[in-house]
Amino acid sequence: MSSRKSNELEANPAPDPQAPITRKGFLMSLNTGQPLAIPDCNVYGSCRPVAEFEKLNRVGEGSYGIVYRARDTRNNEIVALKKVRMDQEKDGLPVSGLREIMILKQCKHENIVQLREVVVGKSLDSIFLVMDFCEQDLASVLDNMPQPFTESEVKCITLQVLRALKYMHARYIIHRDLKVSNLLMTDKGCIKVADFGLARLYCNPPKPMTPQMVTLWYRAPELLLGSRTYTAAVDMWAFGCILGELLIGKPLLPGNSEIAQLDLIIELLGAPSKSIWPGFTELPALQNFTLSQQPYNNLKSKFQALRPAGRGLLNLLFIYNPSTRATAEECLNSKYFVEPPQACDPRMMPTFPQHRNSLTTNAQPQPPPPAEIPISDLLNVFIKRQRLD
Ligand SMILES: Nc1ncnc2c1ncn2[C@@H]1O[C@H](COP(=O)(O)OP(=O)(O)OP(=O)(O)O)[C@@H](O)[C@H]1O
Repeated sequence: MSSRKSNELEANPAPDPQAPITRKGFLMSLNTGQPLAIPDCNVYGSCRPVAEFEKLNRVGEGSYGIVYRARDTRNNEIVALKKVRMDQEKDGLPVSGLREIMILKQCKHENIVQLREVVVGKSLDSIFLVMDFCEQDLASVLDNMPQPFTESEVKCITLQVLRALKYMHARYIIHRDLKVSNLLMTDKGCIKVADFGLARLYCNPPKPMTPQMVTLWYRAPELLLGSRTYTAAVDMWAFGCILGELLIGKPLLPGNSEIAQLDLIIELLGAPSKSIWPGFTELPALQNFTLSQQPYNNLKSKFQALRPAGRGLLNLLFIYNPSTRATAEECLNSKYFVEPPQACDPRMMPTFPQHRNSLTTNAQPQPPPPAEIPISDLLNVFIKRQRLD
């Protein structure tokens, strides 16, 4: 049971439908920098209050928000409710929350978690993302499995992730935080890429972006070496780490510092050089590290049971030079997915929902119809105040 303090959903008083609601004190005027008074609810459109959702249980907590399993009292549907963390913010939504909302609004794909709507807490100082609920994430599935996935299960998962990546990359969206805990799975074995808090749009040719992205174990060498002009290839490296992790049932490159991460990469793949990675010697952070000169590619001994097509795919994903690393589309056409064993039917995927969904119901009185504020108005004000990188 969570404390009342953390329980925004329970703490929200039901709004009085008769009262003209003027919500003040959070949005800031772009002209004056003063808090912006929000006009009466009927002037604005469609953001529902979070009080309309009944919290069932907490399913996850990450660096940027707490995620609840909740019931939408309007239609009884079970949804995921992600509370955007506001701790450090003095004047508006945190950039991660904004990015997640803006990018998820653009994505409609079976293998990307769907943002249904954004709802607000009682004084607009808390924002919640309402998403389709997925019964589990791959990190907890992996933690609870007695043995690694079979190869046909791995293919089933990775094909779905690749379809999501192909869709995102075609729209110039880089996820920048792909890892097993950000891959959700429904009870029908459908994989959904989640957590777009670090995602952003990129352009061609790439413009500078911050290199301190992506959880260390999944971080591409160009990021570890400080490149600021990276591309969707960083997601493909992370995807390679995920493929390896699914095959061996444990993290492939679990470094505990940037140099340890680079060492593990070199131990597995051999040292990079100017000849295989043009521009490598100019990477900004290279001078901070003394890289091992281990010359051998050890993928074959690490993945002994894997046939050549599988190893070939991993090798393409672990190409040091980001501009020649495999794209999602190229991976989808890989022989690996054609040769047996074929990908299994998603409905045959193993599931362990009991690990996350201990049902603690907190039935709340049904709230009256919501005060409505459209997401576009919230965003317009916030967006202009935020530096997006
Ligand atoms: N739509 C969803 N359905 C079910 N569970 C979810 C959903 N979205 C997120 N979760 C759970 O909540 C956890 C944290 O969510 P998320 O990764 O979006 O938060 P975060 O704060 O951005 O995390 P991180 O620290 O990884 O950046 C996930 O690992 C997952 O277990």
